[in-house]
Amino acid sequence: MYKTGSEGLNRPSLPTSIQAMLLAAYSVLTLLTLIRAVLSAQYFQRSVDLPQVAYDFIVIGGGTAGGVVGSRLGEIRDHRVLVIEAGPSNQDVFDSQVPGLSHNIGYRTQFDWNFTTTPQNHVNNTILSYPRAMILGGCSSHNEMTYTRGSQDDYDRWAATTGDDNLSWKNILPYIQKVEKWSTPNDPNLPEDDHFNSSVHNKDGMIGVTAPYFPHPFNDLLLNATREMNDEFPFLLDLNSGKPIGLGWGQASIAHGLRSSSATAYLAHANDNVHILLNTHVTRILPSTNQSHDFRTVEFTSGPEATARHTLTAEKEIILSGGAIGSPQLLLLSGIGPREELEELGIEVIIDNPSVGRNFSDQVSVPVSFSTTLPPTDFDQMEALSQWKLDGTGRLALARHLSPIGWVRLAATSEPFKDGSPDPTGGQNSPHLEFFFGGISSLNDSTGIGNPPPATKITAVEQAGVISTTRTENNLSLQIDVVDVNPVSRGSIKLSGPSLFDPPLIDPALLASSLDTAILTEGIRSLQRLWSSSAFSEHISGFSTPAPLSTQTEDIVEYIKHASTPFGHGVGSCSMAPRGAEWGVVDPEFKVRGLKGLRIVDASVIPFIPSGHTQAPVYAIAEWASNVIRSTYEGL
Ligand SMILES: Cc1cc2nc3c(=O)[nH]c(=O)nc-3n(C[C@H](O)[C@H](O)[C@H](O)COP(=O)(O)OP(=O)(O)OC[C@H]3O[C@@H](n4cnc5c(N)ncnc54)[C@H](O)[C@@H]3O)c2cc1C
Repeated sequence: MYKTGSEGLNRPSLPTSIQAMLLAAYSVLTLLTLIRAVLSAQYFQRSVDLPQVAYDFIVIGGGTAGGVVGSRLGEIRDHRVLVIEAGPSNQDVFDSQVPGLSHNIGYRTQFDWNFTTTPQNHVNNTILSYPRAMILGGCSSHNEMTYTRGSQDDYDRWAATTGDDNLSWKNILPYIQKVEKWSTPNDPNLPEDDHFNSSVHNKDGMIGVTAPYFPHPFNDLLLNATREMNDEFPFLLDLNSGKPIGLGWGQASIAHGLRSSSATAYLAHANDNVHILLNTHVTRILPSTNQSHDFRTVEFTSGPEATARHTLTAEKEIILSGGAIGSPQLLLLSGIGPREELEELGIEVIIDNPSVGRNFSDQVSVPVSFSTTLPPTDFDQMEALSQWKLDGTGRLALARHLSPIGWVRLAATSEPFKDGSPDPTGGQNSPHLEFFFGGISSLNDSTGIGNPPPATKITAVEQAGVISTTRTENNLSLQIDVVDVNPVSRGSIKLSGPSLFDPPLIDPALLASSLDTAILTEGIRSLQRLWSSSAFSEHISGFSTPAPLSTQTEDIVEYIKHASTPFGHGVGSCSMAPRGAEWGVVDPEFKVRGLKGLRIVDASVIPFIPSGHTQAPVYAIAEWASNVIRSTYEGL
């Protein structure tokens, strides 16, 4: 951990009285810190260590949403709250603290569930990895920290679909704000002026958010291009204003050079009536009495090898926060889901609900690279680590190599909509596409330039070029993910067997709708137009990946069909529906349809994927849901 104190500074000595005052203040502070530690949430490695068996609320999954709900419910001192997390604590995982090291834990590690998709029919039958965190804080402890609220249309569409105006942009905004604690970047040489609009941010919330950046000529060229091609690429001062269209600066869940997550910002500050049980897998949710639909009992175990199963019953409620994969998986294992599917696996059907695990959607990302003469963004990791340890600045204090992000809304007259296809977004304030600028490097991604990936098994991480295998000197390329942020395709989460340890069948149904392919094709064309601006034309030329791709539409489509990957923003698999609806999994109070005692709060309840990255919307709805749950019990 870097030090922030003034050790080693050669200062003149202070008068004794002042020294005594400082010493007294220091002692009081130390005492307060100690009291705070004693009164904070308590962490347990094994269930046998729990000091009690009676809990009012049991939260399944100490992830992004679960961390918020657990700590907010614990603000009522009388509430005894237990958060059960399959993974270990984030506290000893160094790579989860250093923003620039997130790739070390995000993919195929002990902190990942190591899921894969089913063969993707429209992506050459490819099986892709589908990372999901298994660590306290969930994906907020291992993700890439990009912080985007989505567009106001996303929330308004959600409110209209569920018939609950509480979810509209205007009503959810206070909860979005409640999450956020705007923080100034550590490095005084990188002022954030003109990088965000302070009037749309809050300084008093929980999750640290900044607009950290790395000075690079690409930034200025991009700003020049926004002036030159303002119609297609307007400058976007703040991507969190509710209308994310244009090119501007990224924002990240980073404060003072450290990752800010639901584990660091919420759970670590929760009251001592919040108990956190780590390394524990919930295997099923059970009725608390025979033949009842009152689901307040959890069955759990210490891991795949353990045979023993234990149970605990919540006196008030269970809140399922297992994420877009884990939550439908647990419902299905508990007999809540499509009858035929459950019966095939020999699972007793308790509630026949065909919506469980359906409506799953994820954004589709296509990695593309362009030859460039701009300087590389590569850096010396060891030097950067020393810098970070010294004062929390430098390249490892940043989540990304290039700081801007682009969002493009296609015109209604553009190619994808010429056949009359309806607009898949929530409205005029929403983009169809994101340009996620990666970096500039001479490291080839492992797809190999001009070398198509094998059609059978390839991981998203390899496809996206995160793992680099070969170095081609003098062949610098600018790497970008072109992302279809409002996909039409809908997939599913199903079980492959009756146990939690049978890997779930994750099918994002990438490109099942041809409109998604058409939007991505237009996205690549749009990027080509950006590079043809006079700002960029000298610096960026044709594709380096895919190569030797011509600019023919059919070649681009072919490339999309073999390079697409899920963007890691899955939602909708336990979708919210209006009260009393015949479809959907939860109602607007997050209660599971047909049951008592069980709510779901996480990405799985979001019916339409937000136009951006998903952590900020998940935090916001977890804040709102905590309010809904608390108001049920406050005053009783
Ligand atoms: C690699 C990666 C990078 C990403 N980058 C970004 C980004 O830069 N910006 C952004 O906004 N979004 C990003 N996302 C997406 C975003 O982080 C997630 O959408 C969001 O955090 C999901 O929150 P959640 O609460 O729904 O689920 P999670 O945060 O995944 O929490 C679910 C928790 O439940 C636990 N759990 C599940 N099942 C069980 C069980 N049976 N028993 C016990 N515990 C269980 C899990 O271990 C996990 O901790 C990224 C996602 C990934 C995978």
